[in-house]
Formats: sequence, structure tokens, C-alpha cells
Amino acid sequence: MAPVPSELSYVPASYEELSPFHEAPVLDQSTIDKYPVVHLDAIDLSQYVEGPEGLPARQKLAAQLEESISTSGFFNLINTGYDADKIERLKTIAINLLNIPQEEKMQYLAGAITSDDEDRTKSLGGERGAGFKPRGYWSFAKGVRDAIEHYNFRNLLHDDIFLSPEAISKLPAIVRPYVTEIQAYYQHLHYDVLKKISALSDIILELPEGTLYEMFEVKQNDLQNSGGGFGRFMRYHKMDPEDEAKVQKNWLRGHSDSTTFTMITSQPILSLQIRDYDTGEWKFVAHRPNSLVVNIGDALEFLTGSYFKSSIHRVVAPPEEQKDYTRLVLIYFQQPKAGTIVDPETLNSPKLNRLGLTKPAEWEKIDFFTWDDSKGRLYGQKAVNDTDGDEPLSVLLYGRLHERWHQRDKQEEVGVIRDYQV
Ligand SMILES: O=C(O)CCC(=O)C(=O)O
Ligand SMILES: [Fe+2]
Repeated sequence: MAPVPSELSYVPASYEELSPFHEAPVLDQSTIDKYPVVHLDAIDLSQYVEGPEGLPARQKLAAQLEESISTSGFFNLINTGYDADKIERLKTIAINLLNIPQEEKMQYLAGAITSDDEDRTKSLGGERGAGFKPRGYWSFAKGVRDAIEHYNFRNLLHDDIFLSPEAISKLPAIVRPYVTEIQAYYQHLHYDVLKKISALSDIILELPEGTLYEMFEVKQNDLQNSGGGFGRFMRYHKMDPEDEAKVQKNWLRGHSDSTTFTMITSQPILSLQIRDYDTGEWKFVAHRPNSLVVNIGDALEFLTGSYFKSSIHRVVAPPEEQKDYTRLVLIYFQQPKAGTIVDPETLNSPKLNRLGLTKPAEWEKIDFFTWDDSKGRLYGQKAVNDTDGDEPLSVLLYGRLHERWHQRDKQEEVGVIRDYQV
């Protein structure tokens, strides 16, 4: 018999009774200076002005954004119009959700089973499904498994679905009182922040403002024909020291996101690294309080003929000073409509055409769903991860490298598995 859902465990009666989340202290500058660190450019959304009279202000922001989006594909967003206090509340809710007893978590799994060997025709899997991805779901190199837990929320933009009694009954009890609060944050990121960043991207691409955002439009109750994505509360546990040494301190293996824009709460633990798109050098992302770290994913790289960069990034063990604190991030992975064809012909941007960034002949015409689904099946798989270094085996999917460890013009030099069957 299926276990009775989570009323089994203690649920605090009010927010005040939740255990607070303790964020790590910010490192001294002298400590930070010991590491290779990149200070991301900050796009200040308070400078974004709507309407025809705001165009010069938007053009200025777009010029600033173009610099980072076309080089590292990473930037910070500040003054996003969401209260810092509300985000702090969400972190407390998140850590309490991620601290419920293990047996209760097992009733709310994102995937069908607890390892990444599962049959993805039956489930979206732990990366993308709604619910918990337990520790050890992913298989990294040398038999080592991950020590990360996350909880994904899907359908956040569809009130009748997300807030339906049925959907709420499928959430762990501890989080049920806070669903509208969680939803409000992600809806702000979608309907406000994403809309602005999309319009700035249109300006960069010399397209009418609103073009890119069409692929993120939401048709209520129609998941198939809506843009959106999923929210994630992600918490990193310390790894077993022997395991950590075997995987060169990689807590989350280097990857690029399959999606369009990813928005992550910046947090003080020095551990997120970006691999320089051109040189391959790894650098830590500096913390900027009250900001979002935003990165470009593969779908947007494909849509822009690789003008916007989907850089490889990873999370490594923190410095000694921060090792006893919990790393917690709130993430929004933004996805276009499932049927969006992910190549530059979709946008037909005058700028990209002028730069010669048209669809490479070897790219098969595929839609977002196909890309996201095929790549999602590969992430934690032993078949690609069991290598000596931190780099997985490169697989060619629909004429595209499944991860951008190597730039397109270097494909021939590296061992790429062609015709991989996912
Ligand atoms: O934890 C982070 O800062 C990044 C997580 C990440 O890259 C991912 O979940 O795709
Ligand atoms: Fe990522």
C-alpha cells in the first residue's frame, strides 16, 4: 500500500516556527583575492524605463548586456523589484522543505526512482520533474554519486493547475501554506524580469521589442503551448572527503543548462565557477548581495547562432572558512514553448544575419522539447560521466555537442560520440 502522505511528520503551525536559514558570512576581501574570481557585470533593472521615452535608457542597458551575454553568457541583475526580505523568507521555507525526514521525501520524488538509471519514457527524471531529487541520484566519475538535494516546482504560471487542491495535496505538508508566496516570486521573475531581459535581448538582436518574449507567453491551462519553466530550491551537502577527492572537489559536475535564461539567487559561498568560453579557464563567481546570477542556456545559444554564450559552469567545494555553512540557492530555469525551433532561423535577426551567424548545416532542425529531453537524459549518466578528468564524454545530439566543453570549431579535434542513441 502506498504510504499516507506527509501528515506523518511535524509541520510548524506558522512561519515563525520554521527553523531560520543561516546564510554563510561573506569572505574577507583578502581571502577572496587568493582565488581566481570574476565579478559579473551588474545590469541595474531600476534603470529600465518603459515606453517610447524610455528607449534611450533601454538601449544603454542593452549595450551593457550585450558585452556579457556574448562573451561569458553570465551577468548579475540588481534591483529586480522583489523585496530582499521576501527572498529571505523563501530561503527559510526552502531549507525547512529540504530538511523534512528522508522517508517523507521519498513520497515526493521528482523522478520515478531514486537513481538516474531510470526509464525516461515514464518520467521527466530528477533534473526536471516536480518534487525531490535525492542525494546520490546522479552518477559522477569513478563510482562517486552526488550529495545534492533539490526540490523542483513545475506549472508555477498556471494558477488553476499549480493551486488546485490536487496539486497542493501532492506537495509536502510543510510547504503547502506557502504556495502562493513561492508562486509570486517565480511569477515576478517570469512576467517582469524575464520580459525586460527579453526586450533588451531584442534590442541587441535588432528585433522589435517583444519578439523574444513571444516564446515565453503563457496560455493559462495549456502547458504544451506555454513558455515557462521550473523553479528549484537546491541545497548542497558536504561530500564524503574520499569521494570529493576522487572527483577533484566537484560538487556539481560542469555542464551548460539546456534552457534559455537561468536566474539564481547570489549567495556568499565561493563555489560557483564558470569555464571561460574561449580559453577554458575556470573562475569563481563573486557574490553580489541582493542580486541574481543569470546565465544563458543552450536553447538561447542555438536561437542566436551561438552569439549568446551558454557557458559550462560547475559548483566546487567551498574554501575552509565557509565549509560548515549550507549552500542554498533558489533557481528559475526559463523554458520557451516546447515547439520552439531552436536555431537562428526562428528569430531571423538582422544583426545575426549580418554577422553570418546562421544555422550551421550540421544542426538538425529540432524543437526545444526534443533538445531538453535528450540532453536531460544524459546529465547524470554513468555512460558519459565515468571519465578521468572532470569533463564528460562529448556526445553529438542532432548535430550539436551535448555540452559546450569545446567550441564549435574544435569539434573535429575532440573525441565526440556521434549518432548517440538517447
Ligand atoms: O548552485 C548553483 O549555483 C548552480 C546550479 C546549476 O548550475 C544548475 O542547477 O544547473
Ligand atoms: Fe546550471
